[in-house]
Amino acid sequence: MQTIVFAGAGSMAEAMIQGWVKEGIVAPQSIYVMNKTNKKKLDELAQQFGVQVVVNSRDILTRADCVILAMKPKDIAKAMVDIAPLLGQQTIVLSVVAGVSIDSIQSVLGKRPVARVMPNTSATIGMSASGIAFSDEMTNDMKVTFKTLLEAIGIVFEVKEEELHAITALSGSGPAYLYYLVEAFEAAAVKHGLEQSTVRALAIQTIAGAAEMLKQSDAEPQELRRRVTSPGGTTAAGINALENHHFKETIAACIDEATKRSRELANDQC
Ligand SMILES: NC(=O)C1=CN([C@@H]2O[C@H](COP(=O)(O)OP(=O)(O)OC[C@H]3O[C@@H](n4cnc5c(N)ncnc54)[C@H](O)[C@@H]3O)[C@@H](O)[C@H]2O)C=CC1
Ligand SMILES: O=C(O)[C@@H]1CCC=N1
Repeated sequence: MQTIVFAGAGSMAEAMIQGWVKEGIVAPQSIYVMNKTNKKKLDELAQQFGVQVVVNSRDILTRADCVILAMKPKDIAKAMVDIAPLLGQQTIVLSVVAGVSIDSIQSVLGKRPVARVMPNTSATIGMSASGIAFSDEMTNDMKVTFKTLLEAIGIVFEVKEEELHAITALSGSGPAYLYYLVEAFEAAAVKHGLEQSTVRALAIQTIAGAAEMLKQSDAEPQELRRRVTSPGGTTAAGINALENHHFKETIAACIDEATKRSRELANDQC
């Protein structure tokens, strides 16, 4: 693709740009960025990655191969009305906006090919876990192109559009839950006299090591947990405390509420 325009260039756009440019998947000269506010961010992206700041949106949007909608859900309705008359006939739309359906995008931008992606910010280091759903207008070749773009920044699963709500709750928002877990580990462990920097390093390596074990081993999570848990030992005591504090119910509530919020965002746009 020769011309890719990010309409909305914040955290998620930055993560994708960084992944693509670092991996050499998209030439920075092919990437254009525009924002409603935060012009400073555009200059930073241009300086850091060599991407182009949009000066004349009419000119760029008309010849864009792909426009990536990457603004907050509250901003998408106005943004689409503004860009609709400027898009070229050939322009494909990719949206990373949580909860906004292909139907509502096509109702404003026309019945053109649309891909909805739910990546996460680990795209920055090529470790995104993404879901993608396509509109009926998308050809197989275009699907392959988009999957290749997404694979350059992590793993990607093609799913039904409806499934993106739960994917948003799980892996779109997921990095935040794990950062929150590290915050909680730190707050708890420093109380036992450890240096915060030591706790941070141990927590990160513990999470990374467990994630790698899950990837490399054939064993189920339950079996890996069993191997850590000596009868009457410390892990059993810790797990017992998690059970007493309704850990599984807490996680279920987290995923339920985030999924529900994704559906609400979809309904807000109708
Ligand atoms: N941050 C994350 O972890 C993830 C975010 N997303 C989705 O990505 C989208 C963007 O999120 P962030 O990057 O975190 O937001 P952000 O607030 O960092 O960036 C959004 C940018 O969009 C710009 N914008 C607003 N209205 C615009 C318009 N009419 N035209 C052009 N630009 C406009 C704003 O100026 C802002 O710089 C959201 O819809 C979110 O649901 C999806 C997956 C993960
Ligand atoms: O919080 C949000 O709405 C977005 C979607 C997934 C991650 N951040």
